[in-house]
Amino acid sequence: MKKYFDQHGGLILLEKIKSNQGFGFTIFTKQQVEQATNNFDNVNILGYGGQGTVYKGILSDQIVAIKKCKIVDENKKKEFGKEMLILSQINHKNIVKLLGCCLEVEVPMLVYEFISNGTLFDYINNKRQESHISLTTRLRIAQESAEALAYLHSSASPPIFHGDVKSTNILLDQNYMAKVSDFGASILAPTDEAQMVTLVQGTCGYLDPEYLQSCKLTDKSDVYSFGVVLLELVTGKPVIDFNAPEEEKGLSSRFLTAMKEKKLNELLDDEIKSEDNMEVIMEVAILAKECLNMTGEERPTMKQVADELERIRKLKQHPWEQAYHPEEIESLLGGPSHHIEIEHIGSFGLEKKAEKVIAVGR
Ligand SMILES: Nc1ncnc2c1ncn2[C@@H]1O[C@H](COP(=O)(O)OP(=O)(O)OP(=O)(O)O)[C@@H](O)[C@H]1O
Repeated sequence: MKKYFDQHGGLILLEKIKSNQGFGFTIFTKQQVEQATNNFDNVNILGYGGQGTVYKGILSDQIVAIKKCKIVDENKKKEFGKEMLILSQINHKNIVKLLGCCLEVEVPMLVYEFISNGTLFDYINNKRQESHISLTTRLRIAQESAEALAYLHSSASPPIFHGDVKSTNILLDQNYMAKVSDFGASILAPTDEAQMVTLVQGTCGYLDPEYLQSCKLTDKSDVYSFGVVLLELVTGKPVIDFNAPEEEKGLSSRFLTAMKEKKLNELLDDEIKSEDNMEVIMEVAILAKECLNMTGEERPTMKQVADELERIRKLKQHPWEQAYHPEEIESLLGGPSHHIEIEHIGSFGLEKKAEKVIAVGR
């Protein structure tokens, strides 16, 4: 047990915790986590992920979620303590708090705060039998998640790229507030070429096409995946539809085609599809399109996405500040009476976003 503890860099971590009272991070013993989960009893399983199983447990009177991974990358073993140090300092209201870890086992276990209302995926897909989810709620969850990712990219030191942004990694607390989870795939931003990541992680349907080619994870890879989450929020559709023809399997390509053909209306979730919502949905769609840009550099930053979502939420609250006329939006979404072309000038990264709407044949 001591062998594993040392191997995972337990000593540096322990020293840091001792020297920094109120650090809020605990190294749990194997016995403690076994007790907490009743020896990893199956009844305590919260869910399965690509890397392992998550158990519910009680540790020091607090309900926790314990992630027990299947394997650990040999090269990363020594780094584990160091990585824990960085991740343990992440403190944001929309990020699941890492409370501690257990190092006395071959594959270290992670202990997170327990988040009670399941995942955004389940919520959108109504797995929890909740009634209708309003556009207002969806926008709030989107903005909270975007803020969390922007924090990881710009305020964490060193910057952290999540690497596996998806609706099952956005948990919801008792007030349905978003909590971004699962830093399993996250990789601390490389400081030099040698540290560049060569292993492609992430989830099919959310993966940045540029990352697939270069194997280099960047902040913009998270932006791409977040764009797919925005699509899930407005369409309520699965990210991959295995029964669909080849070119329509992925939600992102279906969406981009629908935008081009001005048939977005057909893709939207019936639950939010009302005349009052159309303008706001269109704004979200335009933002999602920016996030899904094939070239990473041209995608907005997560901070810009979060700010844009804040602006869109305000637009929803104060609809008189309309940017488009309702008939124009109707047309853009596939309405019968008008023909509209959208010319998209500039991009978030370089210039200020500018949308030009040209009405044709009116
Ligand atoms: N902190 C938590 N509180 C409550 N439930 C959690 C918590 N973390 C994870 N879970 C549950 O455990 C499941 C598996 O989580 P995990 O992060 O391992 O998997 P994933 O994100 O679906 O997949 P992958 O690890 O491949 O990205 C989640 O879908 C969720 O239901």
